[in-house]
Amino acid sequence: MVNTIISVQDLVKNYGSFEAVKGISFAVYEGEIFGLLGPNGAGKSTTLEIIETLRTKTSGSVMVNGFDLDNEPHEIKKIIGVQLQTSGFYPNLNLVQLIHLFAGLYNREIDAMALLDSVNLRDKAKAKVKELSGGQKQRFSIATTLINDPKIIFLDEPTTGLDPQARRNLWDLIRDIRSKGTTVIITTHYMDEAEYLCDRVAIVDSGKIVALNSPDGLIDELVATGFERPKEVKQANLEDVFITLTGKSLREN
Ligand SMILES: Nc1ncnc2c1ncn2[C@@H]1O[C@H](COP(=O)(O)OP(=O)(O)OP(=O)(O)O)[C@@H](O)[C@H]1O
Repeated sequence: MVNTIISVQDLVKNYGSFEAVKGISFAVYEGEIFGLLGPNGAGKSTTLEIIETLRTKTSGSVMVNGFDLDNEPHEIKKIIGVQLQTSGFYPNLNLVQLIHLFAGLYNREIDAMALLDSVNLRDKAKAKVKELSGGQKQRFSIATTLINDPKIIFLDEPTTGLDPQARRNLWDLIRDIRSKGTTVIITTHYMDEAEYLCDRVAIVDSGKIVALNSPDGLIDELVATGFERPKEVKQANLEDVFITLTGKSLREN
């Protein structure tokens, strides 16, 4: 039995006369990794930020865990974790101090070292965010989404700019978070990321959902139309070469 944890109906967002989101509807199931996939400017971040209560909508309805966005945004805030851009972290605090700061805002007790352990950053506990590598920064910002023990976390392009090892490591981390029962919504414009991570994806283009299914289901739908991919002549690609030569382990530590 699938439970719907987020339901979006006819969501519209206009910026002045520009329609960024043009009446989209979708449901996210409890415990899944749901992807919003689309090119730059498709409206992914706008949609996410509306659900996160951080941006106003023009019209439509949004329900999160049974709470109506219009009436109970504070209840929604309590059960979600939102990934902040790492540039937004207070610069003079180290990682442990930042975690305690956030925990205080949420009125929560937290074992900061255990949280850092869960994202493989224990040895950076005393470091400041600016001293971290790109992958470490992303892992830290994902850790901060978990501080209030949320039912749902939102990740906006979490692997942009990372090397292949760091991306795969982050994918494992995201799957690990989901395996503990947390629902994950992710935006990405990387197809391999969506294919590897997402149970279902909505493909968004110019403010509309043009397809919604599991990655496999979407591929089957395309093949059923008679689409045929030009035959791959090689048994590996350049990323396989790179990963085989440089290994799968993280380099940044
Ligand atoms: N505050 C704003 N004022 C006016 N237009 C905006 C504003 N925020 C976003 N837009 C426009 O709305 C459209 C959708 O933007 P959005 O950031 O949601 O896209 P996106 O799919 O997340 O793209 P990206 O992959 O580049 O992050 C874009 O054309 C963008 O220029």
